[in-house]
Amino acid sequence: MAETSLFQNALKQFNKAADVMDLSQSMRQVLSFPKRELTVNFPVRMDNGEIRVFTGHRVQHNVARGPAKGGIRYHQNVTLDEVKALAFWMTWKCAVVGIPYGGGKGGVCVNPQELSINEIERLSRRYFSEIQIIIGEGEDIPAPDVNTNAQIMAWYMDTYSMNIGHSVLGIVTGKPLEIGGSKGRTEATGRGVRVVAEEALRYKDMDPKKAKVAVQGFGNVGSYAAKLIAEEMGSRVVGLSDVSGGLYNPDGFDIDDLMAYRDQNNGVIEGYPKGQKISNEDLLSLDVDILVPAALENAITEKNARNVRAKIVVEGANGPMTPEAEDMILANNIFVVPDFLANAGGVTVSYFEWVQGLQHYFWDVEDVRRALHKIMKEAFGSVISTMNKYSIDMRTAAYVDAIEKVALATKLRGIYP
Ligand SMILES: NC(=O)C1=CN([C@@H]2O[C@H](COP(=O)(O)OP(=O)(O)OC[C@H]3O[C@@H](n4cnc5c(N)ncnc54)[C@H](OP(=O)(O)O)[C@@H]3O)[C@@H](O)[C@H]2O)C=CC1
Ligand SMILES: O=C(O)CCC(=O)C(=O)O
Repeated sequence: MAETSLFQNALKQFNKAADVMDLSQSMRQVLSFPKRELTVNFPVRMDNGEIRVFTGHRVQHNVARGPAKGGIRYHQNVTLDEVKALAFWMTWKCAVVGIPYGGGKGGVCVNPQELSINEIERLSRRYFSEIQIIIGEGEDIPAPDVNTNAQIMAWYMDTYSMNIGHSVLGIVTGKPLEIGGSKGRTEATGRGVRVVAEEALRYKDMDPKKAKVAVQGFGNVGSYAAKLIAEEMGSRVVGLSDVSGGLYNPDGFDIDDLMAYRDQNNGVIEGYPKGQKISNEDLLSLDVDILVPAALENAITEKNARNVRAKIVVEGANGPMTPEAEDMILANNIFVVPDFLANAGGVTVSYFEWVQGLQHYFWDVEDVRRALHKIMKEAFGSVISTMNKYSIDMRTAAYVDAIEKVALATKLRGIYP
């Protein structure tokens, strides 16, 4: 059976909201197509002297509200369809939190675990040079995503700056602090997840101190979400997982200890002694108050949706739930805080980093955190109002809020569909 297209799934979500808003057919068309799709095939010299050709993509979905913005991922399953869906979600993410960007995303089809650090550097520099024809600090600003990090952003920034002839801080975000990164960017997506998790509990009249939480994925998003939910909200994180499998501890994990273990253990939590080993499927069905899928897309499908027992799902990952799975989840009265709202903290602090880079003036971490908290809380509140106004689910409400802004920008700029 053919794999369901992620982009088609994203369009289903969009059309559900467009129906609620009675959006014109012409505006639907304008907002459904990516503006630009670039595919590059490029050679990289391996450490053993062989040449391998890799395929990468950069998609700019919409730039009505500002330059395209979105991360770049390295993963063996990257496809153009996936990158289109991720760029599409970036448009709505930037709009729902009100930052002046459109949506973009990039990816290279590679398993970075199979490459040495020098091979990853050569691949990163070559890929960035190849996509440079559509990148610019006022055109399209990449950032980290799955399997990319501050070091890779530094190589991108250096490659672009060498090609242009001077340093350009605003060309990427998620850079190391020493070369124009922002304080608070590394934790930002997890911090945003923590803010909306608390707001969701408050909305549901539940006490954060009594809440039990499970988090799928222990990378950038999952680990910081778990840490901040435990440390700042006082909730108990009882279940965690990564690609190696899951762990359960009814007393709650010490997240700093687990992060330190992961960092000394080839990046995986497998073998951590203070928890019972469970599978990733077991993790999704734990009896918890909040489940945070923070790994990859399509973690929750119609095959396992009925096993989810959490009262609230806060989507840390992009697209962790198929539309069919969501219908089942909503039918079971589970409250879903949708991905492009829940994980917007990362791009929000990326925006702060970009602004700081353009101004060459850098903020204290407290200012970053305060500004992020305010934006996430207000966006959550606005989407809740839309949800209640139309009696719709929260994802559809988030689309309605975001589509209104992008459609208005499109009209103001002179397209009248
Ligand atoms: N980084 C950011 O700022 C943002 C990221 N996102 C989204 O959040 C998600 C995670 O991204 P990020 O944390 O950056 O990526 P990372 O690469 O840092 O982490 C991904 C994590 O998911 C784990 N994982 C991969 N496959 C599975 C699986 N099948 N089951 C369980 N765990 C798995 C990985 O395990 P292992 O390491 O063992 O392979 C790793 O712990 C993605 O959907 C991304 O697009 C959204 C907004 C911003
Ligand atoms: O920080 C950014 O610009 C975007 C991060 C990202 O790729 C995402 O939010 O999915």
